[in-house]
Amino acid sequence: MIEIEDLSFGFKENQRVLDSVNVSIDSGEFVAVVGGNGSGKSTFVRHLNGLLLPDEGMVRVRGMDTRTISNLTDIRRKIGMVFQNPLTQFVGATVEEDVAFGLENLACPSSVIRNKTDSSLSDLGISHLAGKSPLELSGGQMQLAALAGVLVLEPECVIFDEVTSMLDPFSKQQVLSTIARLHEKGKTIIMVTHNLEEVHLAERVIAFEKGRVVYDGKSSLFFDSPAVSNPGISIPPLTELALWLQENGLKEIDVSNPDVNTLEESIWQLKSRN
Ligand SMILES: Nc1ncnc2c1ncn2[C@@H]1O[C@H](COP(=O)(O)OP(=O)(O)OP(=O)(O)O)[C@@H](O)[C@H]1O
Repeated sequence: MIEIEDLSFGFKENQRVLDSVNVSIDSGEFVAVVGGNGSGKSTFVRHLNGLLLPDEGMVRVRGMDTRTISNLTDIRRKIGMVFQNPLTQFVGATVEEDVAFGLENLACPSSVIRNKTDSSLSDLGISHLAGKSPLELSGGQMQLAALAGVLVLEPECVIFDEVTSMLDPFSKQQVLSTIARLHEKGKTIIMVTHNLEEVHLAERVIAFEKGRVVYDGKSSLFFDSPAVSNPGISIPPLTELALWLQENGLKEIDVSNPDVNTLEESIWQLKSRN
């Protein structure tokens, strides 16, 4: 669905924020994009819907080159994006008006706008917020309202750029389960995250360091790869414990998605063996 060939980019001359990136993403994939601060993650995903254009190389979405300006409307309908701070995304005075805005821009008939707006809000369980100002919402509600505005346009792929980083644990869980549900329904998901505990939700991980891809593969193998020793990639504590147990004799332990109960059982198992 998305092909990135030899993509290089800098905000200034002689700067390489992205350096010869080659990646291809298929329809229906769930990809986590990770890396330290300033490694190029946001710059990378902003290339996927033409918010930034390559200095060298190319990005194609369903065969459409992002450098061809006339392709951009179609590309942005195929790839929606939700940002860390949703306030930058709202244009309507109420949630409902905001969600309807994209459809109005496409000159849809008002009955279609009404139906699609209602179902986008109800799919995300936020119909009760329709009449509220986006400024009155909690962090999690804001993310879901911004997502409703993206999903109403029925994109094939949704990019989430660090959307959970400012949320409390409950809202974080709510947003993550919504993302997982979208993936189950067949959407292509690209999720930039600092939180490596979220990596197990994805099937594939792309890790960046200094604008280069240092890992591109299964999420289940990521924590065993040399990429995790890169600066800026910190292993979650439970994964670190799982890796330690694995190194100390429990070869069968699943390090990709460890939970407290399984780890406790594994510790007892190891104790009884020694
Ligand atoms: N608009 C901009 N103008 C100039 N430099 C920028 C701009 N946006 C990002 N940069 C620089 O590009 C580099 C990569 O930034 P980017 O936001 O892509 O990194 P990131 O991996 O997403 O980081 P973080 O995890 O901190 O959000 C950084 O050095 C950053 O300072």
